[in-house]
Amino acid sequence: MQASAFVLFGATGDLAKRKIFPALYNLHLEGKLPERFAVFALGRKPFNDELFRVHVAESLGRFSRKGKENAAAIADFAARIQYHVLDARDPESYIRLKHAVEKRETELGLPGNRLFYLSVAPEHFGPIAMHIRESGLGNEDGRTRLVIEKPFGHDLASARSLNDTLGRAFPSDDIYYIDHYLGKPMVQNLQALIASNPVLKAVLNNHYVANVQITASETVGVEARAGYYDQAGALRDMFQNHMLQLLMMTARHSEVYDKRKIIDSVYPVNKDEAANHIVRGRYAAGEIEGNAVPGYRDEPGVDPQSNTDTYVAARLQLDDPIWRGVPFYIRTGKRLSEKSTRIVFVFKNPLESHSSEDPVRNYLSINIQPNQSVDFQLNLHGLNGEIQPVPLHFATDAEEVPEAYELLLFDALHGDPTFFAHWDEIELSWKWVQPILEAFEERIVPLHAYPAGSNGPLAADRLLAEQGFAWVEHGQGQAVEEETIGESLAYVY
Ligand SMILES: NC(=O)C1=CN([C@@H]2O[C@H](COP(=O)(O)OP(=O)(O)OC[C@H]3O[C@@H](n4cnc5c(N)ncnc54)[C@H](OP(=O)(O)O)[C@@H]3O)[C@@H](O)[C@H]2O)C=CC1
Ligand SMILES: O=C1O[C@H](COP(=O)(O)O)[C@@H](O)[C@H](O)[C@H]1O
Repeated sequence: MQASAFVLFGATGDLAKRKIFPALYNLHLEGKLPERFAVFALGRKPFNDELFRVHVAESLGRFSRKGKENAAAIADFAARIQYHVLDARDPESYIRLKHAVEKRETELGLPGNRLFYLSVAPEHFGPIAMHIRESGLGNEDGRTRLVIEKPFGHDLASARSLNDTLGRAFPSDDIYYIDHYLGKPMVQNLQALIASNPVLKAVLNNHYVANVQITASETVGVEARAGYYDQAGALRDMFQNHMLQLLMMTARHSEVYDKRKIIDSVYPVNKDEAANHIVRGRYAAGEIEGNAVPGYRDEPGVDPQSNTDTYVAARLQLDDPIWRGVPFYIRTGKRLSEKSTRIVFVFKNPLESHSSEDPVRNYLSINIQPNQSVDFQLNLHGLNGEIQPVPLHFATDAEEVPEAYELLLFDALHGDPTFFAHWDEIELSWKWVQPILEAFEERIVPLHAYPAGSNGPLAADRLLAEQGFAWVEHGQGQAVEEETIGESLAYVY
């Protein structure tokens, strides 16, 4: 790998602490960073190098996947980091930073390759990119790249405007949009898994598959991110990016491998018909792992009158030769019964029964997290002649699974954009989501409440039951009853 400088805006923030530094440290431990490598950590907080290295060491002790107690390795890694106070809005700061970077590059004999990672709030993305360009920090000598964190815009128009701004500062090929779900090893291996198993390749199509279910459920609530989340909601926070990327990764196949073509093939849902295809929810008070937790509106920092969604389920159809006629059900939400991300292919019922009362008998579940595994549920005939579902479970050694950020940072340093979100996909995703956003804003789609610890609103079960299907659940979730409150909002407890 080429020697380079890694310039991290937002180095004092939550993401840097929990993900970025641990990922870099694990690459360091595995000898996957260049021999000559300098990290410039930037923030407004008044750290110096020494204090910041202590801060990083503490973060690694808490969040690193391995080497938590390896003091020598931590010290070795921390020595590669310099901290610089920088206010992203101050053009002079960039000139000072440029001089510091050049000085260090000369000391280490670095050729001027610079990777700029923006782990800051989105309002800073455009201005920072422009300051990098105008200050000369994005130099012409080496290879420069810009990695940006989500959210990429708040809607279609703002995403386009952000992309235009970034495009004025960096060539589009050098802009890497991180979607960390694309860094999850099982997601990266999905197509290889299918391609290397002819038995799977043969049946994953509309001849045999009745429906596909993509779930990303979380037990955590809004945590300390209310300021951001209350403006975003589940549709922007998870659905527009991670969930639609999972859809693209799942539905691509040997004839149509280009993810852009997959997202482009999804039939649009108009604002006025959104309520027929989309379910919107918000968690109410409930219990998670035996502990009482508040409802979303009572979370610190959330507007008590908030109408933000914490759950979205959707039914999508693709105009694609392999998947035409197969509904894709996608759901994501916070404060649900379990942490689980999985893709389930439910096979057609050989008995031709379409009753949702029937148990799902034959499915393939590709489990992305918390543990990578594959479940295959088959039908066996018992001695009494009844069909019994028999699960087969295949799992890998969880300790050996790298974190998404390790794989993505390694690729970005190598200049490999394969597992990054590409602008065309982001734009097409926003295009699909835009009418839904408007339907949410105009309250055309009702906001259902679900108790924390449940499997989400009952309306999401009805979305499948309408077509004779049911979600494949792993967790138990609490039972819920239905009632309606308010004029325009249907709440389900
Ligand atoms: N945290 C997470 O789990 C995830 C975060 N993201 C995205 O990552 C990005 C960072 O998130 P997160 O770490 O949680 O945010 P935090 O609020 O924890 O950190 C923000 C960082 O930005 C810095 N910052 C703020 N204003 C300025 C400024 N004017 N000049 C220079 N630096 C500034 C802060 O530095 P200081 O305090 O020193 O001023 C801090 O380092 C966001 O875009 C977020 O959407 C994406 C996925 C998950
Ligand atoms: O991007 C985000 O992802 C996390 C969930 O990530 P995971 O890797 O733990 O599944 C989510 O909690 C957060 O709200 C969202 O911004």
